[in-house]
Amino acid sequence: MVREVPLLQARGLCRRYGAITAIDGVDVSVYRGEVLGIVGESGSGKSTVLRLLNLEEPADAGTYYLDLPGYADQNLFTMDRYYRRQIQIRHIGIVYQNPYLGLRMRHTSSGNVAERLIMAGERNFATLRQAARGALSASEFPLERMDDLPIRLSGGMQQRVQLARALALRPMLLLLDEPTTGLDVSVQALVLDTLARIQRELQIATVIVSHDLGVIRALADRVMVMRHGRVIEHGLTDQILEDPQEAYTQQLVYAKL
Ligand SMILES: Nc1ncnc2c1ncn2[C@@H]1O[C@H](COP(=O)(O)OP(=O)(O)OP(=O)(O)O)[C@@H](O)[C@H]1O
Repeated sequence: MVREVPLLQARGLCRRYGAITAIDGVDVSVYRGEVLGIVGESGSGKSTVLRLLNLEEPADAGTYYLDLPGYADQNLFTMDRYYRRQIQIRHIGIVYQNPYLGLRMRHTSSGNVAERLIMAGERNFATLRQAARGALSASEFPLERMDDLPIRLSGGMQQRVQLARALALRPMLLLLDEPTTGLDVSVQALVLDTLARIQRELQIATVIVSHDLGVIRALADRVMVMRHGRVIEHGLTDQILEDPQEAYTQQLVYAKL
């Protein structure tokens, strides 16, 4: 029997900041086309997991494999910095809660998207412009605003620019860190619709961190519950949200009802 290999396989992730152990022995796997949700209280280590998966920071321990041609057998944490950067640019997209982390506020919105392609070596102005327009349109960004600075846009529009930038190079892995937190409920619903549609169309492997179980329910196939830097419960979204086993997860779920 042929078994599908997960796109992402990370084992035993650990990260310390001085005396603080942010995460300790976290395993993550995600298949192509699958959405993994990570929930947990503030400070439980959710964003740290995403930063490690985005190769933004080194892990203190653990292994990280992406099933990419030519790289499948390489632990990304021990790879040369140049190749790590190439993988980050070409194969991983990220959307942060805070648009200031994900966007350059002094570049136009189209420039923010084009920058991603420039990083990958594209130099032709017409191609860059066309690709930026395509990515912004796919993210349902109003194209008449594509030459505005992000600072002049609404929160929902800024998240759409981040999404377009993240997806401009058609990455294999999409990381979403509280992508709709702080948006109006109606805007949040529209951005979630866009995320769900793109996810379906591109069949991209996605990890979403959110404290909002409504967001997790709308997008995630599987859920990992984190507490004090460890995974305490893990399963299909319906199973975790309808029938949580751990007392902490029960608290998390019932507090939201
Ligand atoms: N750069 C850093 N320096 C020192 N401590 C950090 C740093 N980044 C994270 N931490 C600590 O690591 C722990 C986990 O933080 P992390 O941001 O991953 O949690 P989180 O679950 O994403 O929280 P939130 O939901 O509030 O964003 C916290 O105790 C946090 O203070």
